Amino acid sequence: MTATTATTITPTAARVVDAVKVYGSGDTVVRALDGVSVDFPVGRFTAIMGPSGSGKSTLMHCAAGLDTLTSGTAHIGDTELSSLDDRRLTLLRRDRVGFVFQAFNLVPTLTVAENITLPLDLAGGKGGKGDSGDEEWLDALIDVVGLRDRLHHRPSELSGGQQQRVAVARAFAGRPDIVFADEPTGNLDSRSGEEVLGLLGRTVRRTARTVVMVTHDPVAAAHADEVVFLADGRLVDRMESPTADKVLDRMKAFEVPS
Ligand SMILES: Nc1ncnc2c1ncn2[C@@H]1O[C@H](COP(=O)(O)OP(=O)(O)OP(=O)(O)O)[C@@H](O)[C@H]1O
Repeated sequence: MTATTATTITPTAARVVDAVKVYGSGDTVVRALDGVSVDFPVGRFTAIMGPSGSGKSTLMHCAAGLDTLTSGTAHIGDTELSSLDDRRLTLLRRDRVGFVFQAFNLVPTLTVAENITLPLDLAGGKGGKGDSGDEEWLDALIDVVGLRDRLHHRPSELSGGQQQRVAVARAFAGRPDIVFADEPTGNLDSRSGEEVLGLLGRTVRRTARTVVMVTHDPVAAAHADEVVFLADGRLVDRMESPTADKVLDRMKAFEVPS
């Protein structure tokens, strides 16, 4: 059906609607997501917070097309992920989504520059990208992440914070619609963590990209434009312009024994 409506829709980089994810069966069944609807607007940095086991990673994995929902829908831009076969889903993840994980996942034998451009090199001539437009983008990105003087080093010659900055640059290299970051500062000391978080925020602001970050850390969440809170697989709150204290207070409410 192609009926048009007059409704103006705020552009979203990704969203899930009525998302349910059930693991296991019988006595061991877990409803990791229990009817979550949330959108991640274009050009925003959103943090997902909640107690351990509340469904943060599951939400991120399903929103990013790394895992499938039991029911409900997940969308990247206007593309509904369950409508794609495996090949098209792989291409969508490669061309439109970037990832930053807790472990930096850099290739040790490649230089910083080679690690950053790896997704583009793997994609080869993927149509519209991989051309000179990328040169300017990559050049700007290298400045944003502050790695110009390290481009020919190997990952082992860098600090943890620098390695994660390379991973951030790599995630943005293909100009994805959205970057998902899963505990990106989990392996870093607080100073390096601050650098990487500042970098994520700057990249969102300077390049109008979208970032969704799962974190346990209220200080990390305070770098986001908005925090969404999960509890028991449900979306229970959203907070604009978070501060670490406000996020911590909100998290404390989850600790009250039921
Ligand atoms: N592959 C799986 N098989 C079975 N249960 C799973 C699986 N993955 C997650 N779960 C369960 O789903 C629930 C939500 O898990 P999830 O990892 O999304 O939570 P989380 O909020 O990211 O937790 P944490 O903060 O501890 O990483 C938990 O009860 C978890 O045990």
